[in-house]
Amino acid sequence: MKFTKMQGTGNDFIVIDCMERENKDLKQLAPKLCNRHFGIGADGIIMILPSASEDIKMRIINSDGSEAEMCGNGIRCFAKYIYTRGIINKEKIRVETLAGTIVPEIIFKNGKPDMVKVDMGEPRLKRSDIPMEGPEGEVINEPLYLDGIEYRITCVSMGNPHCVIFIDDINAIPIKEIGPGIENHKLFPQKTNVEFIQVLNQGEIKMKVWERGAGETLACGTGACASGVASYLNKKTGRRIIVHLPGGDLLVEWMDDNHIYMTGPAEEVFTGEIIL
Ligand SMILES: N[C@@H](CCC[C@H](N)C(=O)O)C(=O)O
Repeated sequence: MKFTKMQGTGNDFIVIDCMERENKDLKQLAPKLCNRHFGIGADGIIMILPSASEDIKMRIINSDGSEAEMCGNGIRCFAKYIYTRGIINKEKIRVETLAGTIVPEIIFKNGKPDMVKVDMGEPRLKRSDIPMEGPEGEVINEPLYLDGIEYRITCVSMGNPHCVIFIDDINAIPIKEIGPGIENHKLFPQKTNVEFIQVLNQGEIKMKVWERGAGETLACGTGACASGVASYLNKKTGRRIIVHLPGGDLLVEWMDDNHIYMTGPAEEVFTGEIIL
C-alpha cells in the first residue's frame, strides 16, 4: 500500500489516497501502521475519499483504530496533499467529514502553497452536543472529580469532544497520569480529548494535549480551536489568539460569523510503500 507521511505542528499522519479504492481494513491496521517501532509511525491515518455532496471527503482514524469526527491538523495536511497533487484544483476546498462540511484554504507564499487556513465551522457548547452526561446547559468552569482531585473544566465540541482545563504552569502537569482518567471519565460517553492550558496574555496561550485514541501528541488543531473558545468564554483572552504547542504555533480566530478559523502549517515528510 502506497502512503505519504505528513505532519502539521508535529501532529503526524499517514495519508492514504482512497479515491480509486477504499481500504476497508485501515481501522484494524491502524495500531500496527501507526506504531513508531514496528510500523510507519503516526498519531493517525487520514483517508482521502470521493464525496457525493462536497468536493472531496476525509476520514480520520486514530492510532488506536477508533474513528474521529474531525481532525484540525489532519485537514490542513489533507488540503495541502490534494492541492499539490492536483486531485482538486481549487484553493478553497469543501470537505465532507463526520463533523459536517469543513473548508480549508491554501495560503500562498512567494507563489507556492504554504500554510492552510481552515474554516472549522461553529463551536458547539450544549452538553448533549459534546456529548456529556448530566442536565442540559453549557459546561463552563464546572468541577470534574478524578481520584479525589477537583479539576475545573470547560467543554467544547468542534465536531469532536474537548475538555479544557486551565492551569498555572503547563510544565507541572503529569499529563500521562491525568489524561487517560479524563479521556475515559464516565461524564463523557464517547470519551474526550483533554487540553491543558496556561494563559500567557490576552492573545497567547500554551497548550498540551492528551488525545482520545492517540495519547499525548505534539499538537491538536480541533483542541487548539476548543481552547480558544474556552479561553474567551472564561474571560482569559480575546477572540484571536496564538496557541503555542509543543510542535509549533497555530493561529485561532473566533469571528463574527461565529465560525472558528485556524491557520497553521502542513508539511509532507516522505512517501513510501508498505507491504500489508
Ligand atoms: N489531532 C487532531 C484530532 C484527532 C482526533 C481526536 N484524537 C479525536 O478522537 O477526537 C486534531 O488536530 O484536531
